[in-house]
Amino acid sequence: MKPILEVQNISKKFLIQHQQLPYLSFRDKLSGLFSAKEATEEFWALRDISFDVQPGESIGIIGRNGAGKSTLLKILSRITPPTTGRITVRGRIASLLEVGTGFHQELTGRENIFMNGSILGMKHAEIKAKFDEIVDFSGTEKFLDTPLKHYSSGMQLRLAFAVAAHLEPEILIIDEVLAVGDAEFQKKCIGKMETVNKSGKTILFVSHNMAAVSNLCRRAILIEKGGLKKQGTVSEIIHDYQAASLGGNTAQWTTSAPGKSAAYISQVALHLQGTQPSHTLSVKIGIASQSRHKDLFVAYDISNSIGVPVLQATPKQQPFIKFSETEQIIETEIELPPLIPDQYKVSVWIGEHNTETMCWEKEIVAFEISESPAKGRSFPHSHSNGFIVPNSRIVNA
Ligand SMILES: Nc1ncnc2c1ncn2[C@@H]1O[C@H](COP(=O)(O)OP(=O)(O)OP(=O)(O)O)[C@@H](O)[C@H]1O
Repeated sequence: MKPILEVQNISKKFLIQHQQLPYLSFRDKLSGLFSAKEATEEFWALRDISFDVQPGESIGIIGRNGAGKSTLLKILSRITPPTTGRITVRGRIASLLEVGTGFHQELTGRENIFMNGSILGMKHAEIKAKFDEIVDFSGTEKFLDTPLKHYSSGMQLRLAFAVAAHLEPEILIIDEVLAVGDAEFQKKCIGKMETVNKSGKTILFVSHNMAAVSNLCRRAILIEKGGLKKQGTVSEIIHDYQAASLGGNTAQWTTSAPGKSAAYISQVALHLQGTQPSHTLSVKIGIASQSRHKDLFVAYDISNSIGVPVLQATPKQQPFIKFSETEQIIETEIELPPLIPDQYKVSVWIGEHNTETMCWEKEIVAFEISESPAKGRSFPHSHSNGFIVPNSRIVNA
């Protein structure tokens, strides 16, 4: 099968203007004898990016701020041309980049739905058939005949996502924008993207929320300083990204799932200390919420590289915290048993009164055990069964 998207040696150069201002007195300025000199600097936001996307794949594009992810998506969506390189697209693309892109502020929600559909190459009747579903998903029914300029950014996002996801593009390109929506809508969007992907459509997804990327995507591409650092399975690329972020077994990033009522995790930091067989994992999470909660509980699930649950850590204090501020940091130390070498992923559950789930972020951060706890003993770890190698001794020798 031919790739639905072929990206060949894409580079993008921007020209950045700098003003070189000599020191000018007020009189100099008035006399106009001297003026600021303009210097132009070339900046390569992307360099020599090549990859193929097969029909039906869902690909995560990850990288630090300023790595070039949005520029790449803009080029793929034909919003901006590459400086050099070639793209071959074999399907209709719908993209959701910065909120508002592709929407007309003076037109109403209804008019924008039809305009976007026709830009996607759909007939009026086709758009009409999807119209109710779009309106229903976006929850903007009341404002359908209001010009878009009066919508909040969250409402614009809802409508834009609904249009992009329901108008049956062959390729759906989504940038970080989902962060604008509340937690409930984000979940709904991820669910919709999964459905779109399952129906055979291709998805390219940029996000800093690793839990969302690993839930949705099988494959990922790591962009670093404008170059394609690596492509591979989503778990492999997330692991590399984390390792590159802070080095070694420390990982940290800010998640982007601000919710209105439920709590969300605003930041995660993880550090692995000690040597085999006694490692301690320190996990620091920031919990943010716009409403007051008390008696919060937290639990950490640790699974291995293929997603098999290995451990659950439930710190003891009860009630756990009385939550009254907008953001609270919780630090937990987990004494790990002697685990076999692998890459482990940590999921975080936060609940109120120990029963109601407030937040459940899957595989939000990862760490790696590289040394075998069975070192010096007879079995190499590759022959071991199970995940834990407990201390054991022969007592009658
Ligand atoms: N129009 C432009 N003119 C000049 N420089 C630009 C322009 N657009 C983007 N850049 C630069 O190109 C680089 C890549 O930007 P881009 O927005 O693609 O990064 P990103 O990986 O999407 O970052 P983030 O995760 O913060 O959204 C940045 O250094 C940015 O400042």
